[in-house]
Formats: sequence, structure tokens, C-alpha cells
Amino acid sequence: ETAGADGTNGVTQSMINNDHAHNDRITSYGMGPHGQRYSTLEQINRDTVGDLTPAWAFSFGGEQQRGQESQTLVYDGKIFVTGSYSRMWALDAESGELIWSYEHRLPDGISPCCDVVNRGPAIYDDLVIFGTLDAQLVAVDMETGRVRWRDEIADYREGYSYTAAPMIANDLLITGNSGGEFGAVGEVQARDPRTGEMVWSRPVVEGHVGMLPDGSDSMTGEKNATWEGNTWEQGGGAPWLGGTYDPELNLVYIGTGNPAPWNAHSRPGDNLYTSATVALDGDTGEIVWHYQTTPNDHWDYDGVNELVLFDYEDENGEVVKAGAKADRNGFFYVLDRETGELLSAEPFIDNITWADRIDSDGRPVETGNRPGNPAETDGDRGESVTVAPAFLGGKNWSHMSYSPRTGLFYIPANEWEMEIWNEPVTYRRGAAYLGAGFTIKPIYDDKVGVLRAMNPRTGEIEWEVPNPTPMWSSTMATAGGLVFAGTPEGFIKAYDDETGEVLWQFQTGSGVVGQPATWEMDGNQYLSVVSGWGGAVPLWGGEIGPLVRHITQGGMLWVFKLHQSADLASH
Ligand SMILES: O=C(O)c1cc(C(=O)O)c2c(n1)C(=O)C(=O)c1cc(C(=O)O)[nH]c1-2
Repeated sequence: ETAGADGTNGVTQSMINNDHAHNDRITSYGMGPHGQRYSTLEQINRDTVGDLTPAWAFSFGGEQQRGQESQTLVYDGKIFVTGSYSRMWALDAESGELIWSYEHRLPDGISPCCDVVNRGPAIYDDLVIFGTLDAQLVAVDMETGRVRWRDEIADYREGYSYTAAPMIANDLLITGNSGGEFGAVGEVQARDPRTGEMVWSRPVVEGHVGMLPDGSDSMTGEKNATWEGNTWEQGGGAPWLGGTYDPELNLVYIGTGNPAPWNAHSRPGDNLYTSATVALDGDTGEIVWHYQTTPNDHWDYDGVNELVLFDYEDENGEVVKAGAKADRNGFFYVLDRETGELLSAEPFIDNITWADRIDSDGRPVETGNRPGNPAETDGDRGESVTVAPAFLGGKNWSHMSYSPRTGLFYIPANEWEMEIWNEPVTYRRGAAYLGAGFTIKPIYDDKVGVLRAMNPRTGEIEWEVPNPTPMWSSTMATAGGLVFAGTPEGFIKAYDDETGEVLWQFQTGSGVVGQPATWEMDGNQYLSVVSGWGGAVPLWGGEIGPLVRHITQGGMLWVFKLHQSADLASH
């Protein structure tokens, strides 16, 4: 992959498609379109990781710190990183010196549900592109930070926001939206990354009308097939976390959020395509297949979690093109990524009480643990139930990683339950649209979080490491035999990928809810992670709140390398 088609020294789709095979840069969220978050670098390994020390750090500054959830990108000697309140920086990767910064002017009245976070930028050609809390897209010049184009994803006054990292797939800029708690309608949009011009759009709620590349209208699904009356109109389904991409199949895999409102009694039916994974044709945006993990979702088990693409050999030696998803609902699904067919579904957490198992037809076998209908109690609060996992999920947005070295997935999991009940609600533009009340509760005295190594072939947990507070950072695996993850207690840790033993840890000064990434520069392997406590837990954690109340806020990018680095030439 050489320079951009127009002769600039730009990032190309082919670089992004092969991101996982190149260690001297990180051009995509997920460290490759398959989202494996795996690096073949091994300078930092089980023997050397003890010598990992800070190379430099950068403070995001500002008067208001909040959750820092972003993954860095690295290209041409620069690091691109985003922070809370829709801010973005370019730094010299060697020295950490500031090259440029962009601070988005946010209007009053934005309504992100779950903290003012941002999970990272996309880079393409000579542009750095990110989405903002007022649901805008901003593309800036990679060298200067000067704005080249802006566009609107949706109207923030209607409850839309944006927190994800955009994705580059099929030479298009792919974005979803946030707003599922406000009756916003989930939609995936594809733009020309150079100009911002819309190429196709695909609402992910049946009955809504999207656009094909020729400009013509095209309805999603069949109106009223799985939603009654006009319930689909404010149906939610926000694809707020982005997705993964298979360049060979030209399929874009996106998870969709909870249907709105949470009170499922008011919207009988499966409510396609909410709480599901959809595979979209990269050329047209049309839905090629879908797999709904939680039909008629009643518990806010958003299906947004990433489908991580991986291959394995079956008993007959045939390569299976698979994808795996650790869903908020507590089950770990392995799907055929060409067809969406279910290959297996096993629990990755204990104590799932909303369903007993996933049947061979792909549907959950429910236990009947749905909150009562408020209409049956004179329109007041309905009967409440206690159910696990809690709505923040067996795993939330924080990404798992897959190591081809061990064949294991490393899942930042959580075990908690909730009391939940329904209340009557009517839709009002821009207002919360839940129809539910809830309290999250711990299940155990000594842990909520648990880092789990899951074997996708057997459904077995090969090792686990509990954590007192929720695991809220992404994980990353490396050929050095390591798994990296952060904790709310402020540590970035390196775990042995075969045993879970903690081999190294560093205190970053605030909770780590960010995403480790690694690359090589001038013979050194580098590790980066952002630190800064926030995200959904301190806002929505209910009785978990006291466990995390003492954690102080922050906003810092940390970059590490080995104190005495070995020569990379040997590999
Ligand atoms: O339905 C939505 O639109 C939506 C958006 C977001 C977001 O954009 O961060 C979250 C959620 N839902 C959500 O349910 C959730 O648990 C959550 C956690 C976080 C976070 O950053 O810690 N964001 C979100």
C-alpha cells in the first residue's frame, strides 16, 4: 500500500484493510477492520514487560474532566487522540509535543445519555475525522488541524448525539448515532470521507426510509412486520458503538441498540432490527443479514457490542469465517459472518436470569423474567423484577480482543443484577423516553468486574481475574503473550494471556476506561492508553455507586516503552 490515490501521503482503504499486518502505524479503530485488537509485536513480552516505563504523557487539560474512552491512531509520526467534550489532539509520537488541537464548540442542550465521551477518530487520506456530542462530523487537515468539512449526522435537539469512532470501509466514512434513550431512530450513514457527501443511509428500525447510492428511497424491512401500529416511529435501535468490516465480503457489521421505550409491553413483536447485529452491503447499505440477540428487548440489553471477526478450522479442516460477540445480555455468540447463521451461544457470565439458553433456532429460551405491565396496575408503576445481568450488561461497550496466538477472546465482563419496573411514558421530542425505573445491585461482596478468557470453540472460560469494580476498559492482546486492560482503580495492567497472572501494572492517576493500543517506532514497541474516570458507571451504577465514588477524575494520554529496549531487528 503506497500513498493516497491523489499522490498525497495519505491513508488509503488498503492500508486500513491491512492495518493488523503493519506495526509501524495504527490506522483503524480496533487495530484492523476485523476489530481483533491484536498486535504481532513481541518486544514487550512476558519476560520484558516488567521494564515497561512511561515515555511521555499528555494532559487533556480543561476545567471539566470526564470519562476518557478513546483509542489512539498513529500515522506518519503523529498520534491522534480524542477526549471528553468533543476534543481532539495531534501529538508528536516521539516526544508527545502538541502539534494541533481541535475543541468543538458544543451548544447548550446536548443530551448524551452516558457521559460526554468520545471513543476515537478515523483517518483517511490526509484527514482526521471525528463525531461530536451534538451529532456533527468534523474533518480536519492531518497536518494543521484546520477544518476541511463539517456535516450533521442528526439533530441534537431531538436527542441525538455521537460518541463512537467513525469507521472507514469500502472507501466510505461509516457512522451510526446515539440517542436510544430519547426515542431517536438508529441509522447508519455512509459518506465520501473526502467531502462529507452522503452516499447511502440505512435506518435500522423497520419502516423507516433510507437512501441508496443513486439517491432513491428505500425502506428498511417491511412496515409493521415486527412492530405494531406506529410504535416503530420512535423505535430507538441506536447503533451507537460503530462496527467492524470484512473487506473481502464487503460487509459492514454494526450492532444496534435497545428499542424505545424500554417498556416492551408498549411495543409487542420482535422489533427488528433493534438489539441485533446487522451486516450491511458496503456498496448500498442494504441489510444482507441480521441476527437479533434480544427479541423484544425489555432490559436495555442493547445489541451494540462489536462482532469481532476471526477464522478457525472446523473438524473437517475447513476454514470457517466467523464473528464473535459478547452481548450485553450475557451470551457469547459465534456467527457465520457470511450468512449470520448461529454457530454457538454460551454464557460468558454466571447468573443469567432472563433466559436459560439460546436455542438451536437462534432464539433465547426466556425464563419469564420480564417486568409487569403498568396497564395492569391502573397505569401506575408495574410489578418489578430482579434480573441479571443488569442493563449495563455482562459486557458494555469496552471491547474484547482476540488472540490468534492462543485462540482465546479476552472479555472485560461484569456481573451484577438489577431491579427493574415499567411506568407509563409518552414520547416528547428530545426528552428521555424510557418508561422504566431501575436500580443496579451487586451480586457479590468482593467483585463486579471479571476479565475472562473465553474459548470460542468450546464456550469454556480458560481463566478469569476478578476486579472489585466494573471492568470498563477495552482489552488488547499481543504476540508477546500479553493481554492489556485498565481498571477503574487507575491501573493499566499486563496479564499473561494463558494464565491471567498480572505481570505488570502502572497507576495512571485516574480510572482507566480507555483502550490500549500498541505500535512500533524506531525500533521500540510503544503502548498507549488514555486515563480518566467516567462513562456510564458513575452515572447509572445504582448501588455500585459507593464502590466508585472515591475515584478522582482525570484526562491523560499515557505512552510507554521498555526502559532498555531490545533490538526489533531480530523479528
Ligand atoms: O442508546 C444509546 O444511544 C446509548 C448511547 C451510549 C453512548 O453513546 O455512549 C451508551 C448507551 N446507550 C448505553 O446504553 C450504555 O450503557 C452506555 C455506556 C456508555 C459509556 O460510554 O460508558 N455509553 C453508553
